[in-house]
Amino acid sequence: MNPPAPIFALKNVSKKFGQIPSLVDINLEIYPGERVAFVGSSGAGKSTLLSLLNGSSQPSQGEVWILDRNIARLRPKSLRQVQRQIGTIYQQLHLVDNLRVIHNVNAGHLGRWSFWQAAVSLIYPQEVETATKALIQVGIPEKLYDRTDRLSGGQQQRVAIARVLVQDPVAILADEPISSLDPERSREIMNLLRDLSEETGKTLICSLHAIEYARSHFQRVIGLRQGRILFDAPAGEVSAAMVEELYRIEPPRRQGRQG
Ligand SMILES: Nc1ncnc2c1ncn2[C@@H]1O[C@H](COP(=O)(O)OP(=O)(O)OP(=O)(O)O)[C@@H](O)[C@H]1O
Repeated sequence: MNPPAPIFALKNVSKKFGQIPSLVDINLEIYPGERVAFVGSSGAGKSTLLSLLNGSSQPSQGEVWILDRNIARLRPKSLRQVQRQIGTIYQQLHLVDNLRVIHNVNAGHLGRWSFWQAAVSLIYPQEVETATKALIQVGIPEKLYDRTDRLSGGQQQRVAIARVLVQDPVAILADEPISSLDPERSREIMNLLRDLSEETGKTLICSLHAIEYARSHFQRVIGLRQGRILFDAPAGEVSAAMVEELYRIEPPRRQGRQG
């Protein structure tokens, strides 16, 4: 039997902002059902890598393949079709605070719905059953008609996850999903993401600062340092020495020669 095709394949990918390199010569394949954590210090390139994987940005060099399509070669309509298969939970969540939860969850349909269907749904909510099911999956079905800004941070994170679930993508990307949560809420959200990925078979890719969750909740950990892959290893093989090297602080460069 042939091995499954990767969902994501990056071939010699670099990304620059102006002259500053954010990612350098990245080669990477991620397969269906994998749970992968990107770790590394601030500015290592984790968010930039996620933005390449969901097609919201293009590499400066190299090729990004998503679901067997080279995204640089896609027309906008085909690119949108590919992007619909990739659900992203952003650090800032991007929820509309003054709308009821159901409308924020239904935003997961927007790639599929016509303008009119979306407009009607704001008055007569559509696909209530699908939204309820997603909220059951994330543990807050009773919040369906609550205003989103009345929810706690952890509950809002759950709404953002429910929105991705109704989108029904093949892969879920989450950028620092627990950065603003307390330790107990962090544990709940990490458990939820892991369990959803296990139950649905969806690929899960998270950028994380919490190395302990990368080890305990993911099968594979990719360490990024200064835009390069320092290691790409099964979670069980990530050693203390690898982590230390990942976060090592470079001594400041000397200005000119001394003495
Ligand atoms: N839109 C942008 N314009 C200019 N520079 C950018 C942009 N996005 C990212 N960068 C730069 O690219 C580098 C990598 O940033 P990135 O946000 O990917 O890192 P990160 O590992 O996600 O960091 P953090 O953990 O703080 O979110 C940084 O030097 C950053 O300043």
